[in-house]
Amino acid sequence: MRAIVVDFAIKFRPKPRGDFSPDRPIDDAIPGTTPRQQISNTSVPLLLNWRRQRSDTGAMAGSVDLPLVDLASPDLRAAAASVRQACVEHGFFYVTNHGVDAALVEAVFAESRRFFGLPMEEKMKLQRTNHRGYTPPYAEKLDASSEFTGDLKESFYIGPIGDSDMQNDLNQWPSEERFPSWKETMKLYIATVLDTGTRILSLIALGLDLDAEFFHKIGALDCPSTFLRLLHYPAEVNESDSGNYGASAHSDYGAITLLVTDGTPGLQICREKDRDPQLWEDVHHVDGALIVNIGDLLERWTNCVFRSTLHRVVAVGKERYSVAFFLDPNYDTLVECLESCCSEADPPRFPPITSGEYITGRINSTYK
Ligand SMILES: O=C(O)CCC(=O)C(=O)O
Ligand SMILES: [Fe+2]
Repeated sequence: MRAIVVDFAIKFRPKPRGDFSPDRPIDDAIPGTTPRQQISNTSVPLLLNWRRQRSDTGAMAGSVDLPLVDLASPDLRAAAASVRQACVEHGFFYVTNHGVDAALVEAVFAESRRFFGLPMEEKMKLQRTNHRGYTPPYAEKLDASSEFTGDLKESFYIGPIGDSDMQNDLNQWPSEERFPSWKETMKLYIATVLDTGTRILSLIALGLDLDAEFFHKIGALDCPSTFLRLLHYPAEVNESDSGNYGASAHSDYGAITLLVTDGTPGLQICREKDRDPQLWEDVHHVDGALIVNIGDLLERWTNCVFRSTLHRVVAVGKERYSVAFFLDPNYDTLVECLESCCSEADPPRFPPITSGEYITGRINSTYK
């Protein structure tokens, strides 16, 4: 194949989708362009029900029927084709028969509920350092352009688990006295969901006409950057938070995310990032399924053949818990356009970048 040489200073542009106007200036070099929020200033009573957000902001287009992929399918080629179609059309899909035991998921939620139920001063003892530990409400702003102080959710991050002797482990763990099964539960969940994610990446590789072991072979999974984010969204918010989001609009940064929720609605996706007004669709809960979504690095790798879809969490007047697992390549993996995703007519849209440089930049812009 002929090498495609591109002057990125001139050509580096996120790919337009949908109703994108070619005349609109692109002011954000990071794919996942900034959403335009339409926030009403209507005054609402104290402790408002978040359901108001539905009528106050953006356009809603009902709920979306995401594709569902059976990971136990004996027909790998057919499963890979379904994954590809899901990544091209939605950037989101469900997986069933994923090998993550329901009892393990329940155990993770139980630990998470117990931790978030602690008094704030206790939680703050494990405040986020090295991107590991607790982040209180308002500490994160997933949509950097949002006019609000920060997202309403609180989170807890667990990074890659270190060697067996834990020497390289930068994680913060709640005290074993109070949380005797926390660490083992989280470690088991991370190992299990990593295995599932690795199988999904094989299907993704096959769907891109690559070797099923492609991501292994380039070393992207030698020491993957895995982050588990436990999330808790409050049921009620204060008047000053009117229009604020549980998690504001964003696309995930890395390769793929595997998400479980407690079944409480609130997750919405916007498939056309550049459409104005944006159209948001509810993602409904499928019992026992994991939700998988594509991150920006995979969008870059595939030259926007796959979409890293904008998503957000609005609240529905009910407390909500979820657990997101971000499976990203080792930090030294060079992410450059796959040959099968570019041509002379459709040259690479992004310059090569290491996974670490890209993800660190994105994380840094999320925090004030
Ligand atoms: O809580 C959810 O359903 C989504 C969370 C999310 O998008 C994230 O943590 O990146
Ligand atoms: Fe996300």
